[in-house]
Amino acid sequence: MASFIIEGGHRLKGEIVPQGAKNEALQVICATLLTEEEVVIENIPDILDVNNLIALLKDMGVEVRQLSPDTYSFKASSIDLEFTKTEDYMKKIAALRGSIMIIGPLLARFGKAVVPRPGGDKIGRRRLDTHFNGIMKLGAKLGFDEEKQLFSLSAERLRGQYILLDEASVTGTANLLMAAVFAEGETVIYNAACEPYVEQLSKMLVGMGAKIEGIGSNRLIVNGVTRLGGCRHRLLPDMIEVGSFIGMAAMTTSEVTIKNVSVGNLGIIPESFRKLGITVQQQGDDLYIPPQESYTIESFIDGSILTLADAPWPGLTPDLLSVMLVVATKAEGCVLIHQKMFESRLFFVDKLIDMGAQIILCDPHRATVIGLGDRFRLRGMTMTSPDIRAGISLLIAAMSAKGVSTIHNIDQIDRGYQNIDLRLNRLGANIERR
Ligand SMILES: CC(=O)N[C@H]1[C@@H](OP(=O)(O)OP(=O)(O)OC[C@H]2O[C@@H](n3ccc(=O)[nH]c3=O)[C@H](O)[C@@H]2O)O[C@H](CO)[C@@H](O)[C@@H]1O
Ligand SMILES: C=C(OP(=O)(O)O)C(=O)O
Repeated sequence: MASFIIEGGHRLKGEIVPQGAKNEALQVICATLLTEEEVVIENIPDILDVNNLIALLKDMGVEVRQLSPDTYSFKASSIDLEFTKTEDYMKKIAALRGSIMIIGPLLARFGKAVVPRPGGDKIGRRRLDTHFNGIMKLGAKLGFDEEKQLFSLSAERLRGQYILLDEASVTGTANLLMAAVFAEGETVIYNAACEPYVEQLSKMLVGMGAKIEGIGSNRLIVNGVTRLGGCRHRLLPDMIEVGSFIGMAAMTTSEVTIKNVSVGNLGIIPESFRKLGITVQQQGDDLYIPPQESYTIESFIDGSILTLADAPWPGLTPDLLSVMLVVATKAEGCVLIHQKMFESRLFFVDKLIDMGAQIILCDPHRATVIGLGDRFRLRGMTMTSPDIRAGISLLIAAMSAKGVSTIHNIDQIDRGYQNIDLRLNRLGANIERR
């Protein structure tokens, strides 16, 4: 498996354009299965997770054409459901989490779907109850083959229902929404996830002919239709990549402009970095991060130590807490990072501690970071990337460190960040892929 060799201490300077959003891409690519007509999607990132999903759809019989480097046409006029019984299908589903979102469309259009446990980050338990409970409420039968660890769903017809989700699951909401578009009558999905990813999916489905109200809220109302047509859709910039670049700029004392970020869709992300003391200036739809020799973590109004915690959208996304944690190691002051959703996402702090950072892992969900300001610089090290966001965070740490670092298992970074070495080297980083 490939590695990055990083020479730390180089400042970055210039402009960077964020890729299209990974998590939106995974949803809307699955949604192309809902119609036999052509769907064109623009701004698709060239990353492992997305390429694996596209390859899976091709194997299922979807005609896929790459119209330009980031624009693809999908035509799911004939689907080979036999393929979903093969070992190859099982292996490909297991490569990424987003693949779970093919069950909603398959069930809606063909009345059946099988899926093994999906892959994705190993960041703790990631149950699928929200998906299956919702889909069963619409009238599907669920089977589970213990030996093969295979879920199967079937339904003669789906019927609209009131569904109150037990948690605002992102992929769960997307799956239910796609299952509900053909369900007879009205489906209400309450406590729906309302990340921009889901909003974008809803808009695309409406563009295809679906009837959805409450878009962008946590109460989605779907009125079933009998067919969907083609459409053209453009992905938003990847807000997690935008956040990663903010953190990277601050940590490496760099001057970076992040272009065309779609500020209105970043929610609380810029403000959360500002709480760490980082200057984030909005210039039109760009974010300008000036070079900052030092930055100081704010306290709460009553003087107590700041906590950054994830919460369902519009709260702070859990996918940026690892980056924020790394960035805090170089700040002046103290912060408690509380990763509520995932229970194994903070273990990578061991590597930062070895690099010299002052962090106390209080329990699997909470870490206290004591920022050392410019009194200490992390030292380069050899490490392995456990998951996508820990991976980018370790890359940021290595870029700011004294000396050379090696990060193994960079597939984890390539899952979600397009040509990250080349794009950062263009700004002045020194990252070699080996
Ligand atoms: C492909 C994709 O889109 N992946 C994203 C999606 O994963 P995914 O859709 O798999 O994550 P879910 O939203 O289902 O949540 C994952 C886990 O978080 C916990 N949970 C979830 C919601 C909640 O309000 N409280 C709570 O505790 C649950 O234990 C759940 O199992 O959403 C996650 C949460 O934003 C992100 O980290 C992932 O990047
Ligand atoms: C957890 C993530 O991805 P996935 O859900 O695909 O594992 C992520 O993007 O941070």
